[in-house]
Amino acid sequence: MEAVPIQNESVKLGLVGAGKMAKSIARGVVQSGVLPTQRISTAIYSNPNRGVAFQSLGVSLLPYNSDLSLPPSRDVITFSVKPQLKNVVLQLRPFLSKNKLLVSIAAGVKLKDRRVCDFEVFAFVQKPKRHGAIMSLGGAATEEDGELVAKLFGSVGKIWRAGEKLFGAITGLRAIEALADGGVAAGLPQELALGLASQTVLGAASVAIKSGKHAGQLKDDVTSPGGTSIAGIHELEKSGFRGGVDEYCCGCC
Ligand SMILES: NC(=O)C1=CN([C@@H]2O[C@H](COP(=O)(O)OP(=O)(O)OC[C@H]3O[C@@H](n4cnc5c(N)ncnc54)[C@H](OP(=O)(O)O)[C@@H]3O)[C@@H](O)[C@H]2O)C=CC1
Repeated sequence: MEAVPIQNESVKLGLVGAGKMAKSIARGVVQSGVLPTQRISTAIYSNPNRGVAFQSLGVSLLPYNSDLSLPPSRDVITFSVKPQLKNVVLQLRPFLSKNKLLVSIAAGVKLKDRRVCDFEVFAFVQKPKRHGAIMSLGGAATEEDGELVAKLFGSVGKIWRAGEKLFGAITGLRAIEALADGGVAAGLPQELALGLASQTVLGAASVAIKSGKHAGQLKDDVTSPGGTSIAGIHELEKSGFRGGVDEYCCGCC
């Protein structure tokens, strides 16, 4: 999505949890010009060193997380805390007025916990710069809310709307790591193994996207009878790769 500055001055971004994810979101929003730095703020929880990166971006550092929710503006409050998302949200609830739009990026939080937190919007940001993000709207969120969050997160990486059930599937994308580990086990240096694994997955994905063919068809296109590709696939099937990946993705949902 092309970064479009949000002109409405009442829209502000508050980041609860000033860690790595918050930094990445703040940097994306600032660098794309979607929001000026005066309209982005965060608060330090316990480690004052966390503030340095935000200060260098020009993002406001407030004394307490509850301060993020005070001004009567249309704030988007993003929770990027670790751990105990639910407790943090419940603690802040008394300070959050109705016009706050709550966004969660917490990984591995069960659906029932998200519901207890009563998020208007769920956003799931998986390594946004590299893989993009998917987001899902909670029950109380409007289409307008969704567009606002898409504008903000779209400045960090490509963003898609998807059912919440699919969030776990993104977490399941560990194929590159597994491929790289296999390369290292076969004797490749770590860096080379990771580079080759990344390019292999990138290449396969771009062929799948560009061709529009079903993955099974693409596999048939590259396997010749008695060849090494089908021998490799045979080994994967013997080890239960397909079922394992399937189980892993479902387990994350
Ligand atoms: N959706 C995705 O794609 C991804 C999501 N995540 C999720 O994002 C969240 C943050 O991850 P990440 O940025 O890597 O983690 P970090 O450890 O870098 O940052 C966590 C932040 O939370 C703060 N914090 C801890 N406890 C509390 C609390 N009780 N109240 C307020 N703030 C608190 C920490 O403050 P301090 O250090 O001062 O104690 C720190 O600033 C996690 O929930 C993680 O699962 C992470 C990666 C990808």
